[in-house]
Amino acid sequence: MTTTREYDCIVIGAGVQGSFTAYQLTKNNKKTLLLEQFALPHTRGSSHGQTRIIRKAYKQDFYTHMMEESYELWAQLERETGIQLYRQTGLLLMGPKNSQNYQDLKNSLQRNKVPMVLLTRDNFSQHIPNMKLIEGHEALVDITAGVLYADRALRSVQGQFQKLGGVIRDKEMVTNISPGPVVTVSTNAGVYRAKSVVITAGPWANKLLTNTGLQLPLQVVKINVCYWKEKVPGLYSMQQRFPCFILTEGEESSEDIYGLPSNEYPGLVKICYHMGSETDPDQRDKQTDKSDIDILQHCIRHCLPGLIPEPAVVESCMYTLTPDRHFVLDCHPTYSNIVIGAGFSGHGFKFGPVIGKLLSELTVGQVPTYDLSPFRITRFNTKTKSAL
Ligand SMILES: Cc1cc2nc3c(=O)[nH]c(=O)nc-3n(C[C@H](O)[C@H](O)[C@H](O)COP(=O)(O)OP(=O)(O)OC[C@H]3O[C@@H](n4cnc5c(N)ncnc54)[C@H](O)[C@@H]3O)c2cc1C
Ligand SMILES: O=C(O)[C@@H]1CCCC=N1
Repeated sequence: MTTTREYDCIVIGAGVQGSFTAYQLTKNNKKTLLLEQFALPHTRGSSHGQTRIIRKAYKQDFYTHMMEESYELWAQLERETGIQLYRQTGLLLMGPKNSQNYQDLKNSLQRNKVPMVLLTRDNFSQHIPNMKLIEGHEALVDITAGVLYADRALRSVQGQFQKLGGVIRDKEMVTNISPGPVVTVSTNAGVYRAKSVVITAGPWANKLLTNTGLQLPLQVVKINVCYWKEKVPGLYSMQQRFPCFILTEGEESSEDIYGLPSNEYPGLVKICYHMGSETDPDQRDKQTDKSDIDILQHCIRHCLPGLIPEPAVVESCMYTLTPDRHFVLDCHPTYSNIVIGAGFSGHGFKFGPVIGKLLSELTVGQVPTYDLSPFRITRFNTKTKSAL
């Protein structure tokens, strides 16, 4: 049997963004190949694990607006597959009363009419038992927020892509991209050609972009994914109506702490620091910095008295950060048939369906549904050199 080598589109990287992009392209009747370096499913990138937070609570209106559609597209995928991907839990948002960051979030929710409840110090424990509000902090709940079942979502979208005729080739690492009117993509197993290529390589984006003469200002950091033991099993579970939460300590989101109700490991609650230390994605396990754990322990001792302040399980994941923490959704500055989705900065999963739609629109030359100026490459001071 001979392998087809000619495609309309090739998507490189089968994380959440590449998988949704490939799915959208096949929906647009494009003959699409999705290439992945590892055997699927894998835990070496940014999209693995069982859960992610979904929320509309953003300071910037453009994210809140994109999330309106993203919720609809998640529900559409649930209907297509008959698989539950989202569970509403609400998102508890806490921050210093006098911080601009917290007030901007609150104002954005009000301005965008996102259903929410403002909590007072007096009724806080009635709404959120087993949690303490820090002195000087305020709290609110974004009601529509909740948990996405991440690994299920990835399986579902990849399955739908294949059902529509899309081809996934895993264990194939892309080793070279030759730009041109027809792009040639070489892997460790073969050579493919396509009219357009989408690069959604997560932490490996810059390694691949080297082939195209472009480097983006991306910083890859390793996140320690910490799980904390409940003193009474189930105390912080969805069944007990414990919500997802974000605790903003200052003006920068890199000081945030976030958590989700116990789910994947019964009796353990996932609580992480929204920053980590720099790493090479191929050397992730050599990055052993655990200074974030001291910060998390301090928070757990003060705010979550029903948890043992010692991590019971620590797993790894990576963020690919841009300087402004906004995504990169754009065509390559020199080769317009190479589309880039990168720099999801630790908050991209919830947007997966809408990112897939936008990258597919850029690929087929349609006018994107949203104003993509916050996501353009020209906002950085990047230099390109010809890859030819
Ligand atoms: C601990 C943690 C918690 C998070 N929490 C949330 C949350 O609550 N809510 C939220 O919305 N977001 C969250 N995020 C962020 C979200 O998960 C990421 O933004 C998203 O998964 C990024 O997806 P991606 O497809 O860009 O990257 P990846 O998932 O890394 O996918 C890139 C893929 O490309 C492949 N690849 C790379 N190079 C090559 C090559 N040369 N050849 C072939 N394949 C290649 C990789 O193997 C990988 O599979 C979290 C992230 C982490 C790490
Ligand atoms: O994107 C999200 O909602 C989560 C929580 C805050 C930090 C990063 N990811």
